Amino acid sequence: MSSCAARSNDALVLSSDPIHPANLICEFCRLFYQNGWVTGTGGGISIRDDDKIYLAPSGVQKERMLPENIFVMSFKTQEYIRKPLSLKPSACTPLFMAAYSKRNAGACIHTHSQNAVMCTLLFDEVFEISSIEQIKALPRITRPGNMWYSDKLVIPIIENTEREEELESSLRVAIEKYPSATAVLVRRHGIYVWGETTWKAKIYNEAIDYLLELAIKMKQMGIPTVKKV
Ligand SMILES: CSCCC(=O)C(=O)COP(=O)(O)O
Ligand SMILES: [Zn+2]
Repeated sequence: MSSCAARSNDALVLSSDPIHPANLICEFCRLFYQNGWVTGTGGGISIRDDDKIYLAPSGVQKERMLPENIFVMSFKTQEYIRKPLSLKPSACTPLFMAAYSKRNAGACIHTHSQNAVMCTLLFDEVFEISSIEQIKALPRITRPGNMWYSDKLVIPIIENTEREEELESSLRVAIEKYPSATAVLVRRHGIYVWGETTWKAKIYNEAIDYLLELAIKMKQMGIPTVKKV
């Protein structure tokens, strides 16, 4: 598609359907902003609908985004089929693409949650927690169904880089090394969380952030995050 046609493809993002991906991205970013997850332009969310990948613009106040600001890329050709004028696509795009291609995700969320950042300072190679009821909201990935209360949740931690795009290779390595993970933490930066659908990605992100916050409090109290059986 010519860049001129890509610019004017408004029908791809303008819809009265509240669960259209372009509308959901804007709604979720407002919700995430209230939780302190995407403040100061950091973080965001991408949604995949079959061949269409919906992406937010880079460096904008994510809570003020409008559907007309959303980029659309073809998953097959990796070319933009909608490019808003005078905006750049999110720098997280290669990382979102890794979740789509390596895990067949339906959506991927990136937050700068302080709980995520703190946990990367308190844990070394991986974040671990077990025997907490909220773990049951998370999937097993390598087997059908969700985790049990007493299962151990393990989230790999990768090192931060100067530019968001440069995280792609280590994120891909972590996804391969930890096939049961539905998230990757980035040291001193935040977290990427994905799921088979937009709703599952949202639930996983909420459950994981709850567990990250709890783990910080447990560490402060000297309580081990993994219970001895
Ligand atoms: C203060 S935000 C720095 C860039 C970043 O980490 C991020 O998640 C935002 O990237 P985007 O290109 O989507 O604005
Ligand atoms: Zn970031």
